[in-house]
Amino acid sequence: MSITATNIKKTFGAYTALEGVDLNVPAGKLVALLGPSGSGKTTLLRIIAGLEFADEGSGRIQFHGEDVTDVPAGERKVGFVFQHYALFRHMTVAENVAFGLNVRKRKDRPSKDEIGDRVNKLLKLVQLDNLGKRFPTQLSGGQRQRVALARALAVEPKVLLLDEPFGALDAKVRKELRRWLRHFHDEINLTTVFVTHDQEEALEIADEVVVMNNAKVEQVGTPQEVYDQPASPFVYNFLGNVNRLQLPWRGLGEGTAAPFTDAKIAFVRPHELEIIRYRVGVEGEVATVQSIHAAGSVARVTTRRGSNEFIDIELSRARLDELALQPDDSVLLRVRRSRLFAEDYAI
Ligand SMILES: Nc1ncnc2c1ncn2[C@@H]1O[C@H](COP(=O)(O)OP(=O)(O)OP(=O)(O)O)[C@@H](O)[C@H]1O
Repeated sequence: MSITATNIKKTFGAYTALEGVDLNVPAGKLVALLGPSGSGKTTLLRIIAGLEFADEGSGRIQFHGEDVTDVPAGERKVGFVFQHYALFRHMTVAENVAFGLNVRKRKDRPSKDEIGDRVNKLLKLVQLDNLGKRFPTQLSGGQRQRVALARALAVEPKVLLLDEPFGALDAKVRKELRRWLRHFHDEINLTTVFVTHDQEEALEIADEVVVMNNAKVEQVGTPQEVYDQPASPFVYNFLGNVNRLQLPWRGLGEGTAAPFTDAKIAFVRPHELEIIRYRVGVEGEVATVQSIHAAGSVARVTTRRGSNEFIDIELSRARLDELALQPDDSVLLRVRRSRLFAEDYAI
């Protein structure tokens, strides 16, 4: 089921949390809402869920073309998982998963056996079969989040909304669980939106990334698109390391049309620069090696151009060994790919 949000505005008193946001989540996709703290991700997710409402008369929410803007949360058929697993401590894992079914009105409630069957299937799906009789305190953080996911799925939602589902877990478990989520999503193919402020998480598992900043959507694209073709300096900075090159730089900025005619800056990722040893008559911008970081499979060389412009270059260890660079060596830098932005563009 697809999700469409159109022109969503949300103010809390004088504060604007969402400024006319549009969002389109194709059916069956896994979409990340990515942005810094306070950018409006959770508010947007809650509005999609029906736990919060957009400002009077502003936007609409549609599920598969059907307007659900005024439909209460309980009737939208969404599954919701929060950062802090809100499992019921006094209930077993199986009882937690069954909860949404057990509280249904008698006429809508499946039989005890049917509920038992469904719980078993779900526990299997989240790879927690055999743990149904345990209590939440007897589980690890990652296992608890998987119970929360099974519980959200028990009521057969049409969309799944996850708010920083792995936010409270340590880095290693987080990594494992996000891979698991991707795999899990491919199995069940339920339209899923998840909120994260972790770039790596969004880039690694989402089909599409919605980058948010200051109550607005900055860019929507596949992980590769938002990483390789950032639409703004904000996206460049937020999604990885970037050099801001002062112009003039040979080959950059020539023939650029307004509004970039006067103050402009080229944004270049460290791996989009090439570094070679200085040779007379060879094209490139002259710089001096400042420091070399060779730990890991990717090496980073920091260079200085002019008196105070520092430029980072990433290259393979093999290439670094080949160049045999030393601090204070003269080098030439060449740009493989860059984008120009006005210097005063607010980040
Ligand atoms: N109920 C509320 N009352 C007042 N302000 C609120 C309320 N809910 C959210 N806000 C404000 O709206 C802004 C956006 O909040 P939101 O939780 O959507 O951001 P976020 O991008 O999810 O951030 P985080 O990653 O920190 O959760 C924040 O500045 C927040 O303080």
